[in-house]
This record gives sequence, structure tokens and C-alpha cells, in this order.
Amino acid sequence: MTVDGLRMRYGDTEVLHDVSFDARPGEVLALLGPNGAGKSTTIEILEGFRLRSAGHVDVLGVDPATADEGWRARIGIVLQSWRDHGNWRVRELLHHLGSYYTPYRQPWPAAELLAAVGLTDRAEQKIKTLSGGQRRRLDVAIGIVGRPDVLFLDEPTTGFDPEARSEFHELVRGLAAEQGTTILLTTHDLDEASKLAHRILVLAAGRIIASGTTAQLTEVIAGQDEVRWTVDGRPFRTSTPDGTAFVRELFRTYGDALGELEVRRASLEDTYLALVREQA
Ligand SMILES: Nc1ncnc2c1ncn2[C@@H]1O[C@H](COP(=O)(O)OP(=O)(O)OP(=O)(O)O)[C@@H](O)[C@H]1O
Repeated sequence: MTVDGLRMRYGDTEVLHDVSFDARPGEVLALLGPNGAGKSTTIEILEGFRLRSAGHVDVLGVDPATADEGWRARIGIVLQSWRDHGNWRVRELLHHLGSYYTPYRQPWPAAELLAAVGLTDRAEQKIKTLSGGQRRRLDVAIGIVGRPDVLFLDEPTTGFDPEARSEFHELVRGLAAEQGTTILLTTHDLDEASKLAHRILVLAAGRIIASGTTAQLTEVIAGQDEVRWTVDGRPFRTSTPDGTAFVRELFRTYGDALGELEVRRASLEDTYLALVREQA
């Protein structure tokens, strides 16, 4: 997948300015950014749902703006919750949607898919009777039923409980590692981005302001380690590039008078907030 110099205008307002990135097969990319940054717009252009104003976009060797059904069958999309078909039963809907793919590729058998998203015991339930989190799992199942080569996930785990979230992460990692699926997800959950993504792109006000692994992004901030300590009960704190060396010096200086020592590495959240504030 390649995006080069992508621009998007709504009327007179340009909301994407020169966005460029790429993704390899089997790579998981997370798109982070504040509300209104342009994440959904970017994803919708890559899915072929929105026509860009300028720039070059290539998904599986094809321009999404002119792509055909055969291309569409290779793309998986998890958008907002599936609100239709409330009277359908879970297995029945997955089986039905899978059948659309058979001219192009072998869909995921409903029983296996249900097990993969943890809905086996809901297979015969009507969709309108599912809980919010169960529905979201079904959305994910619908997105991957055609065994996509590229999968787009727009805030996929909103409403998941911690266990469902962790199972979902395992599923996504498995799709990328075992099936070579390229995955682009948007999320507001920094912990999720850091756990799931090989690479994170930070989009702010329509521009990519940083990209890299969690470790690379975290290095962007100077003075990474925050050290807090007390001497004879009096509290102190400082930021330092090398927490370990600083703590060694503290012990040498204060010995037994030192107490309540705490060292904290800059987190992805610290980095993200610093980047976004700098941009604003
Ligand atoms: N159909 C539209 N017409 C006009 N402006 C739009 C349209 N869709 C989005 N926008 C504007 O484009 C900008 C980017 O919106 P977009 O939905 O892509 O952001 P986002 O990063 O996905 O935000 P969120 O995190 O809130 O989902 C926003 O300023 C939004 O108001």
C-alpha cells in the first residue's frame, strides 16, 4: 500500500495536506490523532469510498478510485457497527456474506470465523439481541469473512471489555503474521496502538507529524526519564535522559536518607501529547 502526496478538500477547506506513507504485506499500521485530524477521511479514500482531491494512492497495485469488484473482494473493512439485519441470526449472516466472495476467493467458514472472534455460543442468536461488544465482534467477523489481503479497522475495539480486547489483539496479530494481511487501524487507545502496531503514524490537522515504532516515537522527546525521590521525607523530582545513572548518583550522595524512589520512562502517551500540542 502506498500513499503519496495525498490531499483532500471538503469545499474550500483542505483537511489532508500532503499525506504520504506506505505499508508492507503483513504489516500492522496504527493511525493516531486527535478528533478531526483526518483519520477516517484517509481510510475512506484508501477503501475507495471517497474521491481524493490530489495525490497518488495504490492499494494492492490498484487505485481505489477506479477499483473493481475483484479488488473489493480482497479488501476487508470494519466500520461502524452493523445496524441492519437485526432479525438475521449470527451464523446465517456470516454464511450469507461469505457467499458473496465465492466467485473470487474461498471465504472463512462461518464456524471457524465465529470461534476466531469468540461468538461461537451466539451463533444462533438474532443480531438485534447481541450486546454492544458482541456486535462489535460481529463487525470484525464481517470485515474478515472474505480473508482480506488488506484490512481497514476504524476504531475496532470501542466497547470491548478487556478480555475481548486482548482476544481481538491476538486475532489481529495472527492475521498479520500468519495470513500476511496488511492492517491499517485507527484508534484513540495508545496502549492498543503500542501493543498491536509495527508502526504508528501520528496525524494532526491533516498532516503526518511523526511516524515510527513506539520506541522510536518515545525517543523523540528529550529528557525521557522522570525521577521522583525523597530525602529525609522531603520530595524531589527531575527529568533526565539517563535515569539509571541519575539514581546511582542519588544513592552515592544520600545513602540511607533516600526514600520513595520512583523512575518513570516517557510513555507513548507523553510523546503523543507532546507532539500534538507542539503541532497545535
Ligand atoms: N463530509 C464532510 N464534509 C465536510 N467536512 C468533513 C466531512 N467529513 C469530514 N469532514 C471534516 O474533515 C476533517 C477530518 O475529519 P475526519 O472524520 O477524517 O477526522 P478523524 O481524524 O477521523 O476524527 P475522529 O477521531 O473524530 O473520528 C474534520 O475537520 C471534519 O470536520
